[in-house]
Amino acid sequence: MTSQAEPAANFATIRQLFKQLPAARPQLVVLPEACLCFGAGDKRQRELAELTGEGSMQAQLAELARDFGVYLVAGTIPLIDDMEQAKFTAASLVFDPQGTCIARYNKVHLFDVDVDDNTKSYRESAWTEAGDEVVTVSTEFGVLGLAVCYDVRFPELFRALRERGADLIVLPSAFTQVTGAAHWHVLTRARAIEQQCALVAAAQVGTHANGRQTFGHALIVDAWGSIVAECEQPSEGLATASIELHKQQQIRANIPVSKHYSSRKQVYK
Ligand SMILES: O=C(O)CNC(=O)[C@H](CS)NC(=O)CCC(=O)C(=O)O
Repeated sequence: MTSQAEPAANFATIRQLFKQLPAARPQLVVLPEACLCFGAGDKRQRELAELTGEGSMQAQLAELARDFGVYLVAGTIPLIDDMEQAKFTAASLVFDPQGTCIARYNKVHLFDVDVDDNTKSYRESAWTEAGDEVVTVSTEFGVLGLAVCYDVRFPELFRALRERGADLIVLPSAFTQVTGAAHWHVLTRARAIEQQCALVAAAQVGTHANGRQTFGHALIVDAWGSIVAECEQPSEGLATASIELHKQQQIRANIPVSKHYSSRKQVYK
């Protein structure tokens, strides 16, 4: 997606894209980071921020999941736990096909980074409260592990997700054009290979309201590290693939990294 500043426009795009979804069910759909509000500034995001379980963004996301009968990972949206809070969390919500919210992950690693692009200085922690919890959730596909964007640079989180039983990892993202061109494919493939988990990495693409440029290349990587689907550049669209968990089990049996890690864990202490 090239998400716009206001949720209404983004919901219209999402509904349009959902019409192209494959008919097969169960189906898992992953939206990019900041899918409902991008490039509007931190003040606007704080205004839009909703209390957990309340508000129109969450209601419309639940309705989408229900209308299309899919599991929905709603990228990230700004959530707060009480109205007095100055900062919001970049929350990734998971809805089941009945529209029930079954998990919430708050982005743990915040993008306080200098990049040689037209934004120069990214200071996500100025308006975002970092998460402090590793989150997995059971679905008809197996266990989903949740991570967001900049988290992909921290393999420890992915190890923790695998240790908690993750079969599939989702990574809603908004990588910068500059860092994405250099690192995106390598990082996503590396995390999938290391943890032998399929990885669904949704992405923002193009130029946004505030002039920010995002890299795109939303992709799906299998547990062998092969890119099995990738969005065409530079337009909005879907990348879809079917996951064969028995192949993933075979990879894990053949190269038992998780077992080997457990047996040598003490080396890192
Ligand atoms: O700010 C918003 O509205 C939405 N959030 C983002 O775009 C976030 C925080 S600024 N972007 C990243 O984490 C980029 C990571 C990245 O590009 C890298 O790791 O190289």
